[in-house]
Amino acid sequence: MFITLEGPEGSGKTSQLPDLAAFLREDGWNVLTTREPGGTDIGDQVRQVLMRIDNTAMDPRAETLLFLAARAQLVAQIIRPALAEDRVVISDRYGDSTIAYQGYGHKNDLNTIRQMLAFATGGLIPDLTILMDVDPAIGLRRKKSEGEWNRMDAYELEFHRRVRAGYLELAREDPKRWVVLDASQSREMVQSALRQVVLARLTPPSVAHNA
Ligand SMILES: Nc1ncnc2c1ncn2[C@@H]1O[C@H](COP(=O)(O)OP(=O)(O)OP(=O)(O)O)[C@@H](O)[C@H]1O
Ligand SMILES: Cc1cn([C@H]2C[C@H](O)[C@@H](COP(=O)(O)O)O2)c(=O)[nH]c1=O
Repeated sequence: MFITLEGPEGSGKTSQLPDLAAFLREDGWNVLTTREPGGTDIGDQVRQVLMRIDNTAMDPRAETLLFLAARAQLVAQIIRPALAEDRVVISDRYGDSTIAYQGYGHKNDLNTIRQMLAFATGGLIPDLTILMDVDPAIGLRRKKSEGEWNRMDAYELEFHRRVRAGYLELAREDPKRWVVLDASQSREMVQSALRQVVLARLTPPSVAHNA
């Protein structure tokens, strides 16, 4: 089972994931968590280039290719081997981030982005994607108040609004894979919703019914 958390800046993906994983492990699931960009030594080096606040000269196409390079490494080195061992892999961001940010955000051709994404991942698509939806003005305020500010955060608010709209469009297009959560709620409410959504997908209805 391959699960991804997606969403605009500051929606709570990174801070919610450890508690979600701990809860699932206590329930007996063999969980591996990872994040993007990063999750491998090579990917973490690429992440530094992408996130450095003073790398303002980066061209959107170079940016796209760097995100995809980090992902290709992560899929080959970590995600595919873990899935082959029947582990539950949960990634803090994955390919839909590229469609939302580099596609909708930068207004690049979506078909081209999808083709490059398929090349980078060998066509690996998540089983479940949770969109932690929040107004980017709220999410960016959360991040700024904590002093967590990177090159991507610094794009104008309109960019981040296009990203959010892109995510909502992706979720509308594929309701079987996507679940949208309201991430403007309290941390506790968001965590509880995450647990419910993931457990419902992990536990087949017949097992849940007999338990
Ligand atoms: N529900 C919430 N209410 C208030 N603050 C929150 C909530 N969830 C997360 N935060 C705070 O918002 C900030 C960003 O959270 P976090 O890093 O988990 O978001 P994120 O979705 O991973 O962001 P990004 O993808 O931009 O890194 C953190 O300071 C976190 O403590
Ligand atoms: C994978 C991926 C990420 N991004 C953006 C989204 C965020 O602004 C940063 C990652 O920071 P986080 O704190 O780890 O969430 O990168 C992107 O634009 N495209 C991508 O494919």
